[in-house]
Amino acid sequence: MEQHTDLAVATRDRGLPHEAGRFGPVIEVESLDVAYGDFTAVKGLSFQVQRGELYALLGTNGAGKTSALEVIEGHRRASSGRVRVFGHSPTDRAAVRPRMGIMLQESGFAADLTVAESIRLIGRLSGRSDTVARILGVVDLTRKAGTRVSQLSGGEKRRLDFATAIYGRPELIILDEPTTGLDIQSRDALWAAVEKLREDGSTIVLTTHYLEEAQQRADRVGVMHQGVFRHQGTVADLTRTLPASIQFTLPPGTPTPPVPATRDVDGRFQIETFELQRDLTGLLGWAADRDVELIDLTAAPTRLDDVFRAIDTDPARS
Ligand SMILES: Nc1ncnc2c1ncn2[C@@H]1O[C@H](COP(=O)(O)OP(=O)(O)OP(=O)(O)O)[C@@H](O)[C@H]1O
Repeated sequence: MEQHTDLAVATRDRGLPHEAGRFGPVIEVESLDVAYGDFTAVKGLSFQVQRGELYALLGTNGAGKTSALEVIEGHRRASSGRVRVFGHSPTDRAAVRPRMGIMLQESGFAADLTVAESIRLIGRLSGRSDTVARILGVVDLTRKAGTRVSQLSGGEKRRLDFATAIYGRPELIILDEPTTGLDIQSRDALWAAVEKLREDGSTIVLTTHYLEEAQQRADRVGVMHQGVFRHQGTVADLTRTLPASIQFTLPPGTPTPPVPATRDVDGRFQIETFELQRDLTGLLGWAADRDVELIDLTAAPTRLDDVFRAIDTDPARS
């Protein structure tokens, strides 16, 4: 049985789900630099995360996502710049930590504690109220409650990490690559739990290399490369900057199609377009009028993957 009593009041105060921005930013990052010796991993990063938002911090390997998150989590000091979480410095642990749940990229549980003991310990440290039984149920580890952490599989450890981040339904939850190493059922279960937390008013910040997850779930994304943002906005804002693609093959002897198209070495036509519906309609009408078969026709909207590929094919900006 879930305990909702004072949490229900707390979540009402936080606002209804998906009412992002209604009560101002939860995270404010201004001109953040993170340096390791002579190397500056994060360079002048600025962004805000509004209450109730799901913000995905994306980027290439080594872009600086974890470094930036560590400052927001209060685990690392900024080299310069200003970071506020709930209006406080992230190093003000007493003000921030009870309101923030964190899932790190690498877990730091004591190997000889059991699953239930680990959750109880982290839960107690968080200062939030919840029950171990509820959390075990959410992450489907009830049968592993008495198992030592050292005996868990990689995916089970990841679920335990998630469990400790969501203990007590924190207002802000930071998830660093939460689904890495999880099978599809566990990923679906994790996302279902995240959606439920959002319904209860939580703000979520996450990093992931599974771009389709960000595309599907995030209200806004920031795409980092070499310490700076290359893009920020909604997924639609980002994908709008690149053309969609129509591909097909024509039977031998067919006249050239009506929409400008390129041909690859196998003779497959490709149309890149910002007007997918218009050009697809034109192509289908042309094919129907001439009774032409468009062999293996595909029409794909632009995806975040395409935005990422465009980063690395743009060396002038690297
Ligand atoms: N403690 C450290 N000392 C020196 N350099 C570091 C340290 N931690 C990270 N770096 C460097 O800073 C850069 C950013 O690392 P960071 O882990 O923040 O990137 P990331 O975007 O999270 O990468 P990934 O997607 O690969 O996990 C990398 O070049 C990394 O090698």
